[in-house]
Amino acid sequence: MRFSNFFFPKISNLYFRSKHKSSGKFLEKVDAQRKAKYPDRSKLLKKVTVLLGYDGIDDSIDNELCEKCNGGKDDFDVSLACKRFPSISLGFFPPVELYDEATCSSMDEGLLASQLYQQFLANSSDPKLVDPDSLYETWTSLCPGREDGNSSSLTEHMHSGSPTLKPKAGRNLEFHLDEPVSATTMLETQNTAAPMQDILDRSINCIPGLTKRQYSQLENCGFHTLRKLLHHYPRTYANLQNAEVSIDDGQYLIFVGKILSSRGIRAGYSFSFLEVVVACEVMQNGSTSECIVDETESRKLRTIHLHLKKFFRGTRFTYQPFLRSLESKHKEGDVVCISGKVRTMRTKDHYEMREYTLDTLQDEEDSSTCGKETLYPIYPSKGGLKPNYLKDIISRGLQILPPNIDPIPEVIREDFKLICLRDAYTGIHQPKNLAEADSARRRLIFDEFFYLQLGRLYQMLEGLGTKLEKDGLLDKYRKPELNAVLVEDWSTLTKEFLKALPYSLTPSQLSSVSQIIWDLKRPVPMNRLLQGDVGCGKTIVAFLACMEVIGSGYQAAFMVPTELLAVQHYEHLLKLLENMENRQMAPSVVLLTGSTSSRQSNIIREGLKNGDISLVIGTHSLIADKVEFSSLRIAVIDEQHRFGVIQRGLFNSKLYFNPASLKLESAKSDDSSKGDNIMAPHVLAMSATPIPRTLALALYGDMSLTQITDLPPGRIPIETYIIEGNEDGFEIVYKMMLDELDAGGKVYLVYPVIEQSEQLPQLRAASADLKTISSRFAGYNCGLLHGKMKSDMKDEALRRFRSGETNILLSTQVIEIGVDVPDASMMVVMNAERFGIAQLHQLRGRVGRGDRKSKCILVASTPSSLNRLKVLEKSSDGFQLASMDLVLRGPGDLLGKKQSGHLPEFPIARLEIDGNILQEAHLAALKILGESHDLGSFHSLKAELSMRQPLSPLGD
Ligand SMILES: Nc1ncnc2c1ncn2[C@@H]1O[C@H](COP(=O)(O)OP(=O)(O)OP(=O)(O)O)[C@@H](O)[C@H]1O
Repeated sequence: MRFSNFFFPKISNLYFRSKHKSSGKFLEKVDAQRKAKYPDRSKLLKKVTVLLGYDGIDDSIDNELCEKCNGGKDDFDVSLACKRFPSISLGFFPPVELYDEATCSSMDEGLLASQLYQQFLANSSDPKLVDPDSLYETWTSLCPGREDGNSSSLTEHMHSGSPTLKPKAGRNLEFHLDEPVSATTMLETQNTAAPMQDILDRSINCIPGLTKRQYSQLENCGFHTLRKLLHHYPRTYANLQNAEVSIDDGQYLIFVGKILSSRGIRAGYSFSFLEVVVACEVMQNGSTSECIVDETESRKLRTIHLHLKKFFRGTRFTYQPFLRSLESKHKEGDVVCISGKVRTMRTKDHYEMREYTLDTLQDEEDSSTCGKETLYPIYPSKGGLKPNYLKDIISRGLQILPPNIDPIPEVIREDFKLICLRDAYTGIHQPKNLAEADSARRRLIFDEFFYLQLGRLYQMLEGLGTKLEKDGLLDKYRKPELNAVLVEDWSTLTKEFLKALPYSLTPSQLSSVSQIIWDLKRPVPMNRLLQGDVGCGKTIVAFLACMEVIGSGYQAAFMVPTELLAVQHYEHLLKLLENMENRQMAPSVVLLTGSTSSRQSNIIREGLKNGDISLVIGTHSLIADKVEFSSLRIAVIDEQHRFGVIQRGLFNSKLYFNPASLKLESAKSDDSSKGDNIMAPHVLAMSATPIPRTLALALYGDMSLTQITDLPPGRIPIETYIIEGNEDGFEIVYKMMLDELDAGGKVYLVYPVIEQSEQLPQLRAASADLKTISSRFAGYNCGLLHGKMKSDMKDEALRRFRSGETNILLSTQVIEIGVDVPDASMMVVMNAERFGIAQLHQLRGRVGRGDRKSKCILVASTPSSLNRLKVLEKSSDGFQLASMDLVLRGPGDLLGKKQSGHLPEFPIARLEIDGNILQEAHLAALKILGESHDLGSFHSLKAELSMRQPLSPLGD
């Protein structure tokens, strides 16, 4: 209550007129403690009302209102009182709050509200007494913080002169407008204000009839615009037909029924559960809808009881208030739609559901609309907003959509058989049947992919100079068959290096190098992704690309995610260079990592700056500000998903800047470099996790893709075994290990964790197992390798394993990427079910890299996980396994946390099944940009593109 507006003049009057001691004391008290606690304040309020001669609070309000409405005036000069009590002020100063909702008990609040509401109804019958301002003021001040939409709608409505107000039963006072503001009128005004398409990006406030409170609730939950609201898609659709089938154990079904009871039960010291019983009417087993005739219908239906159970462990969940609050969420008599997994119970027609989603339907009518022919959209709740509430607001939003909001030209829609955008929104939110929902979904998925592709291609075209180049790029995407440079035309250095290799390239490797060299000779920076199955020999392809640019007088940088890998590549390359016939030609190669001493780093940086060094292999250190290149021409990024786009892009800042200082100027053998001395370096990214083409397109839509499809000759397929990790199982595993070691092999033992943890005692840990394994295999040396070790320790562990000083290497997933020990011949993965299929394939690729027959044993901790792992027994094709993983676990799990972080968000599309739509969207984007490189002829598309902001590169 606004003390300043209501009581203050009264009390001051009393105090100053009669020098009343109590009122003086009261004023002093309020003056001193502006924020008294609620009990004190309620006492004060009571005292004041009595002091003022009223019977109670309601009496005082009543009289006050009457006085106001009758034009009663108090001629007392309040400025006098204000001087005496400075903190009690009138006018625009903050009010002295007598009630504070946070501490005010809900009972009292409800009581006050209903009292006030009664007052209002009584007073509003007399037109003279209707003073909206004072009523609104009094209501909101009695319930501070409740200046909600309902009250506002009340005021607005009263101001608008419409008298029809409908109170809704309930604890809080709610007013509902009988007739919302006409949607058409709203639309008309909006239409004149802005182009139709803009409506999607208008504030949510444009939805007619939205109260202030609803508006702020929606805003708080992120629904700032109509677009945001319409993109809140249904999670699923309930279809009553589902409940008509016979109910079997383990089926996922949807029911509509009435809540009979809801009980929160404490079942033990730290165990409780919630049981909601719902009665549903379903068909008798075996009945079909055709056999229902009106009269017999009731006989054909039977009532079943669903027992929905949720379990809670922990003492804090056993407290009565918690259990009561759980119970109260489900009210007896509520009509609900439940979907989930059914389990039969012993009692006939009783079923238990432990995994379920429950949505309260607005009323009984709703349950009939989710009947046979209609789909009932079920929304996920968001930020505390209930699904049904969202459903209602969304359907209001749909009403104001004009037909012409589609930025995609009609010709493209026809070509790709797409429905228009407005129909898509209606179809997804209010489908008449599944086919309609399906074509709506297809259109919306198309949009998600289309703008992503359009954005990326648009950005790439912007980076190019002439129209010819732009057309060339688009052509390249349209006809992905690639141009290649024959070996004869490779630089002399590359050819010399090729000769020094101890093996010949596989056909796939050869064509990859030729394609890459073709790109390197063009004046446009290459952006290529090289992928292939584990151990297919990508590294050598990248080395050859580096040799090509070095042979043309430039520098190359090779960035890898770990020091372990950097050292391995560095040593590997040095060995290959040593084999070169003409050693004079060998370029200068250095290693730069975090462990490089600062003295050495300075020398290396100097060498890179003045062009003395031609190739640097290293980790993130390569992109440090201090590292400058004289003529960087290619950046190879191994395991590129481990780097962010920004890190990849940082190479672009290391532009080729000083051609005059080129040490190998004379070595220039082609003219590709002329006039392009400010060109960004070519980027060759490598990915060891083979990913399906769709996913690659979504992840790296702006990259050309090269795939190595064959393996080096002579590889003997790895034998894979899936074994259950019980006592017998481990005996078998240890026996196989011993046989392998006795035969001169080397064994990797891979663990999911480094240290044993109390939370997950079933997981075997690398450190903890070192002792056990060492004593079990007493005649052999064991080593340990994990991510927490210092880098020199890691290098040492790997070196010892490579050289044969250790025979068994206990390790974590650190070896998953890139580690190449060709004579390692056995891998045992503990708790294998903890790893993804693609990850296990990647791990398995650490063995079988030489000419020795290798084995991989996957030890599963539970029998249930054996089946999932069986696919690895059957297939050794990384691409096939990745596709399977994509379908089974989705892109997030397939790619791992870091890489999937680069995946753009697709609210409705699922890459695992919507790959063909992605291809179509890609083609559509090419078609549009082919017509107009800068989207100049497609203003609406350009506007839409900027609204969707797909220009953030690769989604991160
Ligand atoms: N054409 C070839 N013939 C024979 N051996 C080859 C050939 N190409 C590469 N290799 C050898 O195969 C092994 C694996 O090569 P590399 O490390 O380049 O594979 P990768 O594709 O990078 O695999 P991963 O992704 O698993 O690291 C290396 O020991 C390499 O020397």
